[in-house]
Amino acid sequence: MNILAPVRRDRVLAELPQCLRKEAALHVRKDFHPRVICACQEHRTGTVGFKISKVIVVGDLSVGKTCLINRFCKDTFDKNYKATIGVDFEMERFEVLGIPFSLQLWDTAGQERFKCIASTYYRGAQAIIIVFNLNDVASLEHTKQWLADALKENDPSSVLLFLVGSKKDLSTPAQYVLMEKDALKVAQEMKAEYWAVSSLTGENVREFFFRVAALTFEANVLAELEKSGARRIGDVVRIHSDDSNLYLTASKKKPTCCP
Ligand SMILES: Nc1nc2c(ncn2[C@@H]2O[C@H](COP(=O)(O)OP(=O)(O)OP(=O)(O)O)[C@@H](O)[C@H]2O)c(=O)[nH]1
Ligand SMILES: [Mg+2]
Repeated sequence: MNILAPVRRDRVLAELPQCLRKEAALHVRKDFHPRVICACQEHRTGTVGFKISKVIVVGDLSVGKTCLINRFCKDTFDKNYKATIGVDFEMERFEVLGIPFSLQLWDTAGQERFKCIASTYYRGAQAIIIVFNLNDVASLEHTKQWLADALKENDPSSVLLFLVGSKKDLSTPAQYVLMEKDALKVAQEMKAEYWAVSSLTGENVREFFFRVAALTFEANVLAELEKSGARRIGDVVRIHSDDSNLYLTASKKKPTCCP
């Protein structure tokens, strides 16, 4: 018996949400990986339907991490700054391709004096969201350090990275274009998917979190399939062999000896 209440109707994903910019995307496929679609139809997703995936949100103080999470989870926006002390978290339930899937969003403190507490919660993340302020170039430069710190506690080869520019409502179109150029470069260097959002207006917030949920789900199912079936002769899962995967094909090509 399912004792959980049904997932909210606006958290149901039947299709793969698309990336914002093809130049800095984790992959550019139009749909979920065919193996994932097939596994979901046959309910062969292993523990994925029961698992809670951890996502950590890091970045400089006051870039808007808490507001971003609150806009998505509670549809609220607070114009007054209240620093996060240590960490906070929100749980968000989705249904992806008919399978229940939950994201635990860890909102960490950007203030230096709380960083020590916050970093103890970095471990075990499936996705890392690095936020910077689109109107503050220093916050973009600092994203590399935030990433380095977060990766110390996680496996860089399996974690999904997202670079998110916040407060888009405060940039003029011309300012935005300039900042986006730099941000795309940083995203490509760190192999992260780039997004630009505004928590004040809500622009791209829902689209962004749906993309995070979808890609985290997809990666989890592929990992489960690899664990359970990849070793069977004639049923080898080629997770990294898709040409539409920008970063993996660009720099992490598998040796040709792999079947
Ligand atoms: N105009 C505008 N202001 C924003 C936006 N997002 C956040 N802010 C404001 O920026 C300030 C900081 O936002 P927070 O979300 O608290 O920042 P934070 O990154 O969580 O900060 P720490 O918890 O200290 O790390 C607040 O005054 C927000 O109202 C946005 O999209 N647009
Ligand atoms: Mg905060």
